[in-house]
Amino acid sequence: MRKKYKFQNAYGSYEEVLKDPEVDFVYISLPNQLHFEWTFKAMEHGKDVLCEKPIADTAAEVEKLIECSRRTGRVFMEAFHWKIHPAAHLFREILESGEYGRILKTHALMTATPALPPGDIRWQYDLGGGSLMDMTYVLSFTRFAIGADTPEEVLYARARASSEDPRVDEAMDAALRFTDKKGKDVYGTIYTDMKRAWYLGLLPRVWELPSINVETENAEVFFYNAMMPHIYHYVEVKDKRTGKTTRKTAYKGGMYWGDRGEVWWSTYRYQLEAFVDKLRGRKPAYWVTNEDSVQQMKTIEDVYKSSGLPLRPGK
Ligand SMILES: NC(=O)C1=CN([C@@H]2O[C@H](COP(=O)(O)OP(=O)(O)OC[C@H]3O[C@@H](n4cnc5c(N)ncnc54)[C@H](OP(=O)(O)O)[C@@H]3O)[C@@H](O)[C@H]2O)C=CC1
Ligand SMILES: O=C1OC[C@@H](O)[C@H](O)[C@H]1O
Repeated sequence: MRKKYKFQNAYGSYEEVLKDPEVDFVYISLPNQLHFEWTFKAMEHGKDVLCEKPIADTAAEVEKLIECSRRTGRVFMEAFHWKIHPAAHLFREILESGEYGRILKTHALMTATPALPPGDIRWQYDLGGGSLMDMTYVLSFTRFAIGADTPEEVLYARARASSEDPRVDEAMDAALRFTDKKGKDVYGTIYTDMKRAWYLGLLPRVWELPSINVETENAEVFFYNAMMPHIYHYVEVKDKRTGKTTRKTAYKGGMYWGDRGEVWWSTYRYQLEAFVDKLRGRKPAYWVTNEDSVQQMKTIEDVYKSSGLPLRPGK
């Protein structure tokens, strides 16, 4: 394997990676249930960590990671790569410009069509599976758009349970009430589905990319393909007052990256640049804070609790 892929080193276990003094930081892309354990162990071994989403199974686990980070002096970040891309910043700039009034409601969705294959980690409760866990981007889009930490309440959360395991949400449909920075109500609906029905039973909905629509007082703002904007995206603004529709894109630059970046940089490249900047003591253009990860995880918990499904087991 090492020779085939020309890796400098290969290891027999994750422990061995952590014990190698040559390793500065690790990227963790294990099943969700293992994120907490290995992020914790990595920091204990003096490594900084970039870990996939969701960073843990519960908010309490994220709090423990924060405590570990403070004690060890190591950094960890939840890999919400989409937030670090200039397209996300364009979206935010439009919403925060004040030109379209305040946000009234949002709708975010992420679906899998064709369905995720049987046996996939996302179907396994003990590994932190479930559509809301995997497609947690929808809550991330919503919280980012509104600029809110956690919802005031979950108005409803309806899970469609997997036929294999009633604890696993094959799909989740929920409505949440947030308050904006001025204390006004904003309503957010989300939909996740790991087994999305085909259009008219005939066509996989390949066009249904993870996206968010925001209704403000004066406009509808639609961010298409918010999760992987480097492949294709647009931010469309339909002005309710004039009936005019405009579309914008951003593959580089913007309010956080300025002159830095290339149009071909993926969300992952932007993420890595920010991460390495942080490790080298430079100010990252954008950073997913640990506190934000706690709020994100609390929001996931709120939705699960309201749906009647159990929280994922954690470590
Ligand atoms: N940012 C992004 O774009 C993406 C993020 N993700 C995230 O990455 C994580 C992993 O997803 P994905 O790569 O699709 O998962 P896979 O099932 O493809 O890979 C999981 C990996 O974890 C290892 N592993 C260790 N312990 C276990 C265990 N008990 N059961 C199963 N696998 C184990 C597997 O090892 P082995 O090979 O030895 O079996 C494998 O390398 C998830 O948190 C997911 O949310 C996933 C896809 C895209
Ligand atoms: O993070 C992710 O990004 C790509 C998706 O297809 C996947 O299910 C998810 O884990």
